[in-house]
Amino acid sequence: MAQTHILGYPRIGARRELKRAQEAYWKGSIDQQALLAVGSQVRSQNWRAQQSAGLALTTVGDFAWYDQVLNHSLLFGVVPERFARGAADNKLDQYFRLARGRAPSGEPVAASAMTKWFDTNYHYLVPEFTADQEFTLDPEWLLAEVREAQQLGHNVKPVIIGPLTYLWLGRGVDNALSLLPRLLPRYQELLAKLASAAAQWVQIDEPILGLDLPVQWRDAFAPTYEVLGKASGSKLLLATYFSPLRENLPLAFDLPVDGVHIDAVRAPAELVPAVKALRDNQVLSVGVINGRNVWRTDLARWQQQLQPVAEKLGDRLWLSASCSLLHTPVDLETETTLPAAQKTRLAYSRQKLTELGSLQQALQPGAGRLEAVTATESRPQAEIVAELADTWRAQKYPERAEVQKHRWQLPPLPTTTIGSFPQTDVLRLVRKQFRNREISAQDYHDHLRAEIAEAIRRQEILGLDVLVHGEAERNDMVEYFGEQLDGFIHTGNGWVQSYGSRCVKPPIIAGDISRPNPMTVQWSQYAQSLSKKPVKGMLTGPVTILNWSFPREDIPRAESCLQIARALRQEVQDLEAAGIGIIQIDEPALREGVPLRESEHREYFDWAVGCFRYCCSEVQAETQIHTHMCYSNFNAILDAIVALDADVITIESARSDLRLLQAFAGGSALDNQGGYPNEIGPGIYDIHSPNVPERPELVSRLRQLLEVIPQEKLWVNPDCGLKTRSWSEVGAALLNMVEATRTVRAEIA
Ligand SMILES: Nc1nc2c(c(=O)[nH]1)N[C@@H](CNc1ccc(C(=O)N[C@@H](CCC(=O)N[C@@H](CCC(=O)N[C@@H](CCC(=O)O)C(=O)O)C(=O)O)C(=O)O)cc1)CN2
Ligand code: MET
Ligand SMILES: [Zn+2]
Repeated sequence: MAQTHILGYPRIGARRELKRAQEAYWKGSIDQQALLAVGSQVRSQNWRAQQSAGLALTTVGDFAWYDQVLNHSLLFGVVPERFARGAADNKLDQYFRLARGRAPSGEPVAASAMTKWFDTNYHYLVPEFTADQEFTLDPEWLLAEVREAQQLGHNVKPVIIGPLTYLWLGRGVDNALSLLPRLLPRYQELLAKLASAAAQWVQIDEPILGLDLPVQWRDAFAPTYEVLGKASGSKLLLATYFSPLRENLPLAFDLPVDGVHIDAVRAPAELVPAVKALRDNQVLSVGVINGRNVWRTDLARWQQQLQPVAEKLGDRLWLSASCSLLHTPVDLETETTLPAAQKTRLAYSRQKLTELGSLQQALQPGAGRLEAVTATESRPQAEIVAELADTWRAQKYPERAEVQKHRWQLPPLPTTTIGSFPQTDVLRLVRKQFRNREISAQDYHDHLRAEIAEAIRRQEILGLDVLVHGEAERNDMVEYFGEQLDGFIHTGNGWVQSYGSRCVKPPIIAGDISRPNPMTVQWSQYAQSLSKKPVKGMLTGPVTILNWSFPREDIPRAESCLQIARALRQEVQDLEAAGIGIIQIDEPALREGVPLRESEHREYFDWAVGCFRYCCSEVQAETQIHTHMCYSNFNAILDAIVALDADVITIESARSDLRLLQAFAGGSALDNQGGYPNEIGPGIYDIHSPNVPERPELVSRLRQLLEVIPQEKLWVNPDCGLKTRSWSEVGAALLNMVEATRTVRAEIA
C-alpha cells in the first residue's frame, strides 16, 4: 500500500498563535517561557494533525522561531561577527537579533538580509559567509524537537536543508561551493546524531535541483551524497520541489539516497521518467497535492495516473504534497463566514492531509473509481499575448519627460515615499470594528479620511515633494484589490507566513475578474484636495495581484492577469480624469513570478510586461507613471523592467552594494547593458529595520548615487512602504532623508 507523508507544515498556528506570541515577546509583554510554550503547542498540534490523518511519518524540524534557513545558520554556526556578542546567555535573543536586528536583550545591530524563497512570497534570511568561514555543529534545538515528538508517540522524520542548497542560498563569498569541504563533516555529524536519535528516515531538501545549475554545482552532488549516504544511519529521502528536474533527473535518482521526492504538480510529465529512473531499493515520493494553492485536488485524475505506479511500486510509492505546506493556510475549519458553495471547493493544509488519505484509499486494489471533474475550456496563451502586442504609450519617454517636467516643476532630486504610512494599532482596530459591524461604514470612512489628512499634514511639514495618501484604507496591497474586484473569494483566516511574524491573506481568484466600481479614486481625490503638491495615485499592478493571489487552475495565469489589467486600466483612466497626475503602479512581485527555468522566461515576460503596459497605455503624456519593486537582484531582469516603460521606478537598494545600481545606470562592463533609460529612485534607507538612518550616512549615500546616476534622473525615497513602522520612526527617518537631500542639492546647485 502507498505510504503518506508531507514535506512540512505551516508553523504560524491555526489562529496565528505564534505570530501573536512572537510580537508580544518582542514588545516585552510576555516572557521567554511563555513564548516557548506557544511554540511547543503549535508543534504538537501540527504533529497531531499529521498523525490523526493517518500519515506514516510525522515531519519534524520544519518549525522555526523566524525562518527555517536561519535555523540552519545557527545549526552550523554561521553567525557573523556583529551578532556574536552577548550570545552565550540568551540563544533565542541572539537568533532574533540575527533575524531583525534587535531582541529584548542585547544591543541593536544591522539585521541579516532577507530575500525571496525561490518563486514564493516567503522570505528567508540570507546566510552570510566569509572566505575563512568555519562551521560548527549545534544540533540541540533540532534534537530536542525530535525527542519532543517521539515522547508524544510520533514516528519522526526529521527534515533538513541539504548542504548544496544551503550554500547556494548564502552570500558573502564569490564561490560558496569552496566552503563545501568544511561544511560537509558537520552534516555527517548531524546525520549520525539523528540516526542515534532513532530517526529511520531523514528528509533532505535540495530544491536547487530544479534550477539551471552551473556545471560545478551539478557535479558537486554525486561526491557530496556519496559522503552523506555513507555517514547516515538513517535512510535519506532527497526532496526536490517548485520546478521540473529535467537534465538533473537522472542525477537525482543516481545519488546514493533511499528515496526521491518530485513535485508532480509543477512537473506532471516527469512522473513516468521518475518511475523509470527509480532504482530497485528506492522509494518514489510524488507530490500530487498542490502545496502552492488552495483548491481541492482532482483526486480522480491522480487515481487514474497513479494506479499503474501503485501496482508496480507497492509501498515504495509515497504520496505527498508537492512542497512544504508552509505556503498554504492552516485549516479551512477556522473559516466561519465563507459560503458553503465556496468552502467545498477549497482545501487548506489540514484538508490536504485528509486528501492524501483519500488518495491512498483510492489506490488500494479494488477501490472504486473516483468521480472525475469536468475541465473548462480556455483559449491558448498565444492569443492572449497577441492581444497584448501593442500596448506602448503614444509618446516615447523623452517626449513625455519634457511635458512632465514642465507640468510638475519639481526640484532636483525630488523626494517621495513608496506609498504606505504606518498601519497603527488604532487603524487596525477600527478596521476590525468595521468588519465586525461594531461601527458604521460612515464612521470607518471618517476615520480613514482623518488618517489621510494626518498623513498629508505630516508630509507637508517634512517638506516632501511628491506626496502619497498613505494607503490607510488597505489591509494589504493585494487583498484590498481582491476585495474590490469581482471574481475573487476573500477568506477570513487564510493566513500564510510571509516573513518572521508577518503574514498575508492572499485572495483567491475563483472566476473571471472585473471592476464593478472605482477602487481608489475617492481616497486619492480627497488626499489631493488637501495639498497643492502632487499626490500620487497608488495601485498594485496586475502581475503582483496575480502572483500574490491563489490563482485559478483551469485557465492560464496570463488570462487572469489580462483580466486584472483591464480592471486596472479603467482605474488608471478614472484617476487621471479625477485630476491625479502621477500614478504609481507597484510591481514588487514581477521578479518572483519569473519562472525558475530560463527557457520559460521569455513567455512569462511577454504577457507579464504586456499586462503592465496595458494598464497605462491610454494615459496622456503629461501623466507620470511610476512603478516600484523591492528585493534587489534585478540585474537578470533589467530588460523586462525597461520594457515596462514607466517614467519613474523606485527600487529597494539600501542593503545592496553599488553593483546593482551600476546595472541600472548602464555602462557596466560586466553585462554591457544600456541601463535604465528613465528616472529612478534607489531606496536610500532600509525600512525593514526599526533603526533610524542618520543624516551623514544618507548624505554620503546620495553622493555615491550621484556618481552612477545622472542628477536629472535621480529621485530620493526609502526602500519600500512604511506600513510596518511606527510614526515616530517614520517621522525621524524622513526628516533626515529630506535634510540630507537639501544638503546634497546645495552641493550640486
Ligand atoms: N501580499 C503582500 N505580500 C508582500 C508584501 C505585502 O505588503 N503584501 N510586502 C512584502 C513583505 N511582506 C509583508 C507581508 C505582510 C506584512 C504585514 O504587515 N502583514 C500584517 C497583516 C496585514 C493585514 O492584513 N492586516 C489587517 C489586520 C489583520 C489582523 O491581524 N487583524 C486582527 C485585529 C487587529 C489587530 O489586533 O492587529 C485580527 O483579525 O485579529 C488589517 O490591516 O486590517 C501582519 O502580519 O501583521 C508586511 C509585509 C512582500 N510580500
Ligand atoms: N505601495 C506599497 C507600499 O508602500 C508598495 C509595497 S511593495 C511590497 O506599501
Ligand atoms: Zn516594496
